[in-house]
Amino acid sequence: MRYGGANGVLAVSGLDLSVKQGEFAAVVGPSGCGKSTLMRLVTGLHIPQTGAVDVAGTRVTKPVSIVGMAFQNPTMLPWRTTLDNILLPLEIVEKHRRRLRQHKAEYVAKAEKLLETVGLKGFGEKYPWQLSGGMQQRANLCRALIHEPQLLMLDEPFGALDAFTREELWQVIRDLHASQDVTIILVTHDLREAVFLADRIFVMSARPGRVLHEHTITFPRPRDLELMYTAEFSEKVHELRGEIADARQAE
Ligand SMILES: Nc1ncnc2c1ncn2[C@@H]1O[C@H](COP(=O)(O)OP(=O)(O)OP(=O)(O)O)[C@@H](O)[C@H]1O
Repeated sequence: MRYGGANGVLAVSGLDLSVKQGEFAAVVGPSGCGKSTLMRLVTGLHIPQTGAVDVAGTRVTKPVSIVGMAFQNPTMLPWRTTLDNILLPLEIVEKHRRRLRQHKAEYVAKAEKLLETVGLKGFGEKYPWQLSGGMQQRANLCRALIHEPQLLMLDEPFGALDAFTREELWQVIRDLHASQDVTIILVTHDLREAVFLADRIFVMSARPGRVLHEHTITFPRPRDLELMYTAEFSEKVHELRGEIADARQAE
């Protein structure tokens, strides 16, 4: 995938990976290696000049509607309540719009259930600016999940949060993954986050990005935060760190 025409930036090249249905995959790598580009390719926001992307057995040729997305900065509309922000994707996608009009109460109940799942029960009527950063990110996850996506793409969703809030949200994501039957691809710089959450971790090279290493993470689920203080966990994080340091050197 090259940006800006034939002489533009080659962001990723020879990038080959596949994620199984229901799996939790994490993608890590040096800064600027093309992790966000990978996300845009999978969601159909960019179409590669060469190669192909398949999601749920279908070739990606346009933005994919079975995908939910959450990014680092939750872009909530300040004039809408949290609940109305969560319902927003349903108003945008034509096929949901009609159903939303006819079955509004059903969708509101679903949004409220999701809010409860992420620990925000009763906050639906608050405006985003009345919520803390961590709470906004929780609501953002609800918005990404409201249309029951088969695939959830998370691009550095916790990067802007303090360490404690981040750990809380790791548990929220862990539980969502266990309960929602959704495939997740998480892009992150945080190696502990990747090892705590993922079933498989892909390590990318420096730009143009491709997959250098693949790790299967076998810690049993449900995983507890205490896992992060075990020698096995530290060893895995250390190993990943070494691989990324080598990839940066090779730049
Ligand atoms: N729209 C664009 N036009 C031109 N170049 C771009 C564009 N988007 C990204 N790039 C370039 O492509 C490369 C990969 O960018 P990308 O954002 O995918 O990397 P990343 O791994 O997500 O970065 P980071 O780790 O810093 O978040 C970078 O060199 C970047 O400058």
